[in-house]
Amino acid sequence: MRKFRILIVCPDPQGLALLTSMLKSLGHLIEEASTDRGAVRLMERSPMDLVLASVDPGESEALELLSYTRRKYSEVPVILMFPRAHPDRAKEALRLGAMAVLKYPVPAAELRAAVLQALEQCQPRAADGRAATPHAGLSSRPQAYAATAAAPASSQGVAPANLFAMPMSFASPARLPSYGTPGLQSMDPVDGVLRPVDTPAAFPTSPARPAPREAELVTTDPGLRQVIELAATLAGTSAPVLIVGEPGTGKSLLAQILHDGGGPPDRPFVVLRAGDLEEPEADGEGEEPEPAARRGAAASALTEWARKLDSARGGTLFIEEVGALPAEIQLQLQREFQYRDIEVAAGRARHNSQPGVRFILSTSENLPAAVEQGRFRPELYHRISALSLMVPPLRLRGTDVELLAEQFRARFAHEFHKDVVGFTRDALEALQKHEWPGNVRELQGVIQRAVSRCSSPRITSSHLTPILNLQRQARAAAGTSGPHVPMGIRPLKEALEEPEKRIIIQALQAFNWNRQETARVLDINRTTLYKKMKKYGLLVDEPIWAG
Ligand SMILES: Nc1ncnc2c1ncn2[C@@H]1O[C@H](COP(=O)(O)OP(=O)(O)OP(=O)(O)O)[C@@H](O)[C@H]1O
Repeated sequence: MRKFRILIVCPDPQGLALLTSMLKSLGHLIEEASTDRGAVRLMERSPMDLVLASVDPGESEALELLSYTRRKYSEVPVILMFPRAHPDRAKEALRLGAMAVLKYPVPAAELRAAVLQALEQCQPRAADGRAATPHAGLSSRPQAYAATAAAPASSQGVAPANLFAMPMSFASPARLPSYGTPGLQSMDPVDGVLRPVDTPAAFPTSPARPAPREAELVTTDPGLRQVIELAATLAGTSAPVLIVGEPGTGKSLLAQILHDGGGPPDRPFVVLRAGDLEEPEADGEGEEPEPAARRGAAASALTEWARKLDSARGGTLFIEEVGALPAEIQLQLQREFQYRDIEVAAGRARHNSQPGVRFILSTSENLPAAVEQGRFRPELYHRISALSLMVPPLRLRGTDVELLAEQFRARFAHEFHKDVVGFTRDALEALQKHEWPGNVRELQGVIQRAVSRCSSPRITSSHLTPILNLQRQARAAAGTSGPHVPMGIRPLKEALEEPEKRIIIQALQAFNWNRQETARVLDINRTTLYKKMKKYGLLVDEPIWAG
């Protein structure tokens, strides 16, 4: 019989001794550790085949050993034991790849059955002690996403179903043929109820990943690849993550990666544009809004917040441009974090309460400056910025311009039914020279227009130069020039509409029709911009004035 090496981790010496004596009769080698640090040392010294750890689910670092083991030894199964029900933590543990979460203390026969079942999954070890054929586990995700640029879409991001990512309680009996010990229970992460492992639970039994979306985050840049890998690692956690980067760099796509990797594919992913909740501002004549209008707007912002929060339960709420959240909603968000802290501190199980929400936030503005200026709550900033991912601007991403230009060329050629097969060398040079202040969104818009105008097989610099020049001019105008006041006497309001419209168009063009960024540069809120665009008939998808 092959002897396996089992690591038992338990902070309580009596518990440790008891667990060891329960498993001794199996005839395997048992190593003991009373702390995570001790466990890591033992794992570094000799490879383990199974980790069995008793942890307090109320501790903030309860899952650290699990994360470490999954990251470093993805083939090693981990069974956790919780002395009390903690559905959120159990759910998180299963997402991170725990093989099972058991109630501690667990009867000897049941513990032995669980351990034998886990060991059955073990691969024979190679001479260096690593599993010869490691299971494709959660650790394969980072490569999957980072490989996006090189691999065709159909081969990306879809980790094969693997047993270690599948909680025992949800594995079908067919996949666990010898796991027949009646009465062995695993904690259901949804309701915290202990159920026999062979009882089908009301939860997806297949860990199938979603099909790759059309918009994948494509890059060859090593810095951005690292960010994507980190995002994939953080995907399994419920910690808030702040994504920082210039407009149009791909923050939304990164948010989607953080969401997708973290659980069943049908969880909600709800987007909230913070600017959409803005309070009313002074009108064109500088008059303050009526108190009634203020109260009405504040109330509708709160209602919208509650609605989004509710629809994101059990999934993710992605708050775009978090710096634009109205003060009242900042407070609400902070409270959400405080409630969570209180629950964790009290070790309270959310038996009958609603499922939690994972927050992902993005910003293109300098949030520390917003804190300094008193526009953003410092406590909230510290809370959301503990885990920050920085997305580099396109101009610093080396060959990404070429790679993305080619991808957009292919997409738009297909969409417009045009035989545009590539770029000439001078066209590529023109693309490389441009600064891309609007980042990937700007590049996408430029290539879209170039393809639509191109009547030759390749896009040349003569297709691109006018579009790029227009981008530059429009941006310069939006940034520097003031309104051109027309001559002639007319009612003031009417006379001011013309330059206002022109400035808005210029700014929209300069920022590739990104309303958030346009509103920011014009120093108005997004609602006001939206109203003005509507008034001037600018609410169209494709700018007819462009070039
Ligand atoms: N690396 C990329 N590969 C492919 N498409 C990309 C990439 N980065 C961005 N895009 C595309 O560029 C556009 C802008 O991306 P996205 O909305 O994610 O940026 P953002 O940083 O969230 O922008 P904003 O802050 O202005 O909301 C989208 O159409 C997106 O699909």
